[in-house]
Amino acid sequence: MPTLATALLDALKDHGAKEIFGIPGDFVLPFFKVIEESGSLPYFTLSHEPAVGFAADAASRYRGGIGVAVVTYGAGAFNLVNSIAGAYAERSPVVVIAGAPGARERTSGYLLHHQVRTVDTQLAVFKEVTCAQAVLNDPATAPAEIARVLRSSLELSLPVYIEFPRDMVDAKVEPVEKLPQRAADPGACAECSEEILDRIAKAKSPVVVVDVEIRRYGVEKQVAALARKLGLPVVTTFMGRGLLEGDDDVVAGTYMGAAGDPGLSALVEESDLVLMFGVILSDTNFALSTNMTDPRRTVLATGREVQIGHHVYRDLPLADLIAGLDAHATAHPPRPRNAGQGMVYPRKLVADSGAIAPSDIATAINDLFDKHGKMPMTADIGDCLFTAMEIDNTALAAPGYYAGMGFGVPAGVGVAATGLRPLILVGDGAFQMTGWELGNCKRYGLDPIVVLFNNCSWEMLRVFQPESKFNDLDDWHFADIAPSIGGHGVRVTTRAELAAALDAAVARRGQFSLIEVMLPRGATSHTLARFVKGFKAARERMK
Ligand SMILES: Cc1ncc(Cc2c([C@H](C)O)sc(CCOP(=O)(O)OP(=O)(O)O)c2C)c(N)n1
Ligand SMILES: [Mg+2]
Repeated sequence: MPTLATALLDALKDHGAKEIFGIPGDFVLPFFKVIEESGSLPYFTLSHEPAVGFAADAASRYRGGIGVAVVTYGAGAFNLVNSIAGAYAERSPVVVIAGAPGARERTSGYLLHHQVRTVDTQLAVFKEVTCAQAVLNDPATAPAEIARVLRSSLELSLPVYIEFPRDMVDAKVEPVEKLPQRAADPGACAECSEEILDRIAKAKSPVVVVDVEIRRYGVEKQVAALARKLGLPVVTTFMGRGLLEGDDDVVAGTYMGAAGDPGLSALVEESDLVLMFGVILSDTNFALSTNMTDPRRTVLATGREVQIGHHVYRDLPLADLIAGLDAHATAHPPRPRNAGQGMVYPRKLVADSGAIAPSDIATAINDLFDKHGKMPMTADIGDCLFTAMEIDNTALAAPGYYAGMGFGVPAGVGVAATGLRPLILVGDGAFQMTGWELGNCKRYGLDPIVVLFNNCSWEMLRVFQPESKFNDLDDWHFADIAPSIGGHGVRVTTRAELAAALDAAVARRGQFSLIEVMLPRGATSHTLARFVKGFKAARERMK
């Protein structure tokens, strides 16, 4: 019989985990010992638990399976809460494994170190940011409990919580039996598919809008093939930026309402049927829109439900729906699009001695990708994320909805741990929070490229409240610090220096490259400028 620790590790692998991120502590040391000595899964320790969660989240997004975060009880687990909250909001299936006191400690009569209100406060807090929880305190039930929560994580594409008391690590248990995922009722799926196809046939200008769930449920290619078969144009949401990379024949660009390309916004807002596959109906996706929640013109397939008009099909997984639509659909030639209903991305940066503007960074990266091939990207919150909208459609992991800062660099370290080489976009404010995790790259031989937008400012706050002095940050000279934490750093102030630094970074392997781009306070990307203008107009309309 396996021990509970090895049965859990085998189950994680069985459910698609490929690596573990974590920070040990005394309540999880015995489990970490098994992680290290079993060699069952590669593991990466980082410096601060928020980064553990961001790295596991981003690795899960790029792998399309579960991410794993292992932390100690109390101080470690509570540090992790915000990044798991972000994973919940962004539908990332991260498995939290948190150490906990053993049975005898719980009844010792003492207040335990790391304990808060009660010994179970940690479980209570994680119930709010995970879809399923298990406490492994009984060898007889632990395997089934593990199977239950891991299936929930995959079916709902949401984080789950496993509490692992430290006196249970060597308990003998049965192996974990993986549970089959629950499919849709075939009749409901057929009826729903035919109803949608009937609406498409009657529509004059149907359009498909896609978002993160088509990646989480592994149906990107199937959605692109269905759009081609039905002759439908596809746009991604802000959160869904980077989806369907390479399917440029169907993807017109990213819908951003009043902040986006006017021709592309018209494609969605003037459509008489908007098919939303895997879309999170959030304010960041649609706050600058006017009619995206009108049930008469929308079909919304998300969270294992399909809403058509004013009625809902329940427990209908997205993958089953896409397969049903494909099975019932007959081919249709591409519907005509008006001129200009597609994004044009800036290229051919004038690499001169001129000062750099944020949108120049997008142009320089487009040129870099044309020269060396696209790179997977991560981005933090700030103008770097709006600038990313001006980079040709490339795989991207960013907190587009939850909008929590600190994601970009640890997420990039997580993506690098999966074996990819990411390009990380981050502002100086967000870098101050978690950028130092780059110091963990050296021992794992990771070499991400980091483009740091240094405007010495919380610029995204300044655009909404320019009168506030607290948005002024000091210049931390980040590039100078890079060598002391194992990387290469360069500060650039002209477009020519930027282009050269990007080329040099691509050629430099074996250590992270930090390109600190100096930007004037008050300068924003074209996209953020449009977003602010659209946001203010939308706020006026609501008065
Ligand atoms: C964890 C956290 N804290 C605070 C915020 C609020 C906030 C923003 C959003 C609105 O909530 S944007 C922003 C400033 C970002 O500064 P920087 O990284 O330098 O990027 P840029 O200068 O491009 O703005 C803050 C503080 C946040 N989103 N997440
Ligand atoms: Mg800034």
